[in-house]
Amino acid sequence: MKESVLTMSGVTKVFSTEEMETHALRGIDLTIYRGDFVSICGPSGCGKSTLLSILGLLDMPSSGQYQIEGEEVSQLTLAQSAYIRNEKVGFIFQSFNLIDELTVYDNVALPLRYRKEPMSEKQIKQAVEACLAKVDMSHRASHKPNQLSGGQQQRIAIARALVGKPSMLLVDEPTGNLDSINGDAVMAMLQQLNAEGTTLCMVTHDPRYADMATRQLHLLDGKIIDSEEHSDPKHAFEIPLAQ
Ligand SMILES: Nc1ncnc2c1ncn2[C@@H]1O[C@H](COP(=O)(O)OP(=O)(O)OP(=O)(O)O)[C@@H](O)[C@H]1O
Repeated sequence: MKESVLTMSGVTKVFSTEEMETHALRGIDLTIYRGDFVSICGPSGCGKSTLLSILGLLDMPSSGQYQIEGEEVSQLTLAQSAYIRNEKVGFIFQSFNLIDELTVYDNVALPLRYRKEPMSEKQIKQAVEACLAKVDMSHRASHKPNQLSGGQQQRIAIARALVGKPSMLLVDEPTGNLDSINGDAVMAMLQQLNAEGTTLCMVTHDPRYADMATRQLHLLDGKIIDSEEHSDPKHAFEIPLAQ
């Protein structure tokens, strides 16, 4: 039987200012199962980023239920949500969000240094080295992010997202700042991670990349209007990566 990683029911999000209320999400019902690769598409302003922020506990719903691995997370304090986010969610952003002052190694190690249960430097080293090897960037461990190409920086961001062994990866326009060759290489890597069992949820404007998911959600005006399963998703091109 499929095991759910997260379940949302009736999730809404209203942004209120003195002048107006914006109903960004209008009742989202969504279950993501372990091993899914879900893509979220839809026109500008339909609520994709808002949904991803709530999925990743960067923001809280206005109403509705949200459970991650059976635990209700729709009413947490900031400290509780930060703790669960660090343990269970890996993020990959369009703009990489690496820290320029830190080496590649320390960028990837960062989520582990914020663990509630402290890890030894030896455990951290093992985990960081395994993730850098996975994205083929071991030889760049002592570089700074600004010494790397965009495609290489996104691979470091993938290593950082993976290092804490999260329950899911949330991916926001991962190829938005990359040319098509590097974009295809990053998508090939994400598809490979999914083939190895990683659960992924990705926002994209690019229909070619949305087609690489096993389930495509279409959002319009804060609602899921369509959900398509793809038993045989399109495959990313296998491209030799920049070293
Ligand atoms: N902090 C905020 N305060 C007020 N309104 C907001 C806020 N964040 C988002 N919105 C509004 O909520 C709606 C959904 O925004 P959201 O950023 O989720 O859309 P999106 O689908 O990700 O758009 P895009 O593809 O352009 O990034 C929009 O109308 C937006 O203006």
